Amino acid sequence: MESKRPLYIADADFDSIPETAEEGAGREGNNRRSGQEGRHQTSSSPFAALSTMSTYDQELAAARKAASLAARLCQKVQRALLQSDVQSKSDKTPVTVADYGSQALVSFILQRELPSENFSLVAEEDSGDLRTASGTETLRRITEVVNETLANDGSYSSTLSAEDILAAIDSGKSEGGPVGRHWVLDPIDGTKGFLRGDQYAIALGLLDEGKVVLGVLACPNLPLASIAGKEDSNKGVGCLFFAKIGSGTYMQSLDGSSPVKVNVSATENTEDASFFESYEAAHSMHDLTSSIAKKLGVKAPPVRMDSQAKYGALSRGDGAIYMRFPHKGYREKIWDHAAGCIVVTEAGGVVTDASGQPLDFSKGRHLNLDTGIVVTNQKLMPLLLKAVRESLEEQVSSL
Ligand SMILES: Nc1ncnc2c1ncn2[C@@H]1O[C@H](COP(=O)(O)O)[C@@H](O)[C@H]1OP(=O)(O)O
Ligand SMILES: [Mg+2]
Ligand SMILES: [Mg+2]
Ligand SMILES: [Mg+2]
Repeated sequence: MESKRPLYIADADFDSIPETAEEGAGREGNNRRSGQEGRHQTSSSPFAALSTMSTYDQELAAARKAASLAARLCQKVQRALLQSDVQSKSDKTPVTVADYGSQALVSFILQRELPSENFSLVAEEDSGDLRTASGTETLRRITEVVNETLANDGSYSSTLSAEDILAAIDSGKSEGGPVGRHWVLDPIDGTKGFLRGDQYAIALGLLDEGKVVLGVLACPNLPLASIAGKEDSNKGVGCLFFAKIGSGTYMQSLDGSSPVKVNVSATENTEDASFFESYEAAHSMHDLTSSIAKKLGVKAPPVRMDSQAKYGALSRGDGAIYMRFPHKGYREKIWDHAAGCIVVTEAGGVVTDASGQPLDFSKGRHLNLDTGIVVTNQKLMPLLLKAVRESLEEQVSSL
């Protein structure tokens, strides 16, 4: 099973990629940032030592390739799903095939591109159901779609057996933690969006000693151009966002256009700041976010979108705030935020829990969070956290 040249060669220095800012990357209002001053790796950067020792270029190239191919697989399954009749739309099998197929493909590609005895993957799915008698047909379909995707790409001469698929999926059982390197994968983030034909993402990050050091977000239904103020935001070939610690965030189309550097909105005015939240009311408390937005004086209605595509859209300034407040009892998983978090922070944004603490990805498969997650630029974060605090206090006192 010899490997051919990968889809993406390692970019030794992303800062040398010319910024073609007018292409693709949208900005909220006219507040474009002039650059990324002060955030790039310098001798005083806390990450300087880490970055010098290992720049993660090979890992990033492998992650971009894996997420891009997984996106192709998901696009194919989603197209078939949306063309199917109503009865098969209520059947959950297509999303299952895409979820497992995406995880198997990413796991296979990472292991082929970066052979290592210590491969560790923290991923959402496991093969339990596929190993039962009722999973046999689904496993056959997954094997078929993974092999079709690999054959169409042509980089590998391998054909995977059903057993290879099960093994690739089960490589994702790692518990992660603060020591060593761990890949973190959500093979389809935003399952509900995938089923509706709306936004979803393939989200892949790498933890090194408990910190997210790179992230890739493939968003097959997110247009390359800004969606700010647009009604229909589901067009085009889709976007790939990628970020490496100390090197900024870049975006390209999923069919491989040149990457452009992106920055979060620089707005300092909360009235101009539109905000993202989950489409699904069951995933985040819309009444709470509405109260916070009101305190901030936000004029625009919320932009409701599924998946970590919200982090991608925010990283290029399509909106300035993302708020996520799951209902009581929900435990956040690291694969739902690792890639999105570095994509936003490398674009100049800030991601914290509701009390202003950074997210800690070193605690295993879950995040230990205080109430919710908020994302915005550095200027707006203190105002956002104040409004969050006040709204949460009001919520408690009204009980
Ligand atoms: N009850 C829930 N509350 C909050 N988030 C949930 C809940 N159930 C699933 N999720 C996960 O929340 C994320 C979707 O958030 P959003 O609403 O912003 O798209 C997904 O990771 C989804 O999982 P999945 O990866 O299986 O789709
Ligand atoms: Mg998810
Ligand atoms: Mg998922
Ligand atoms: Mg799920």
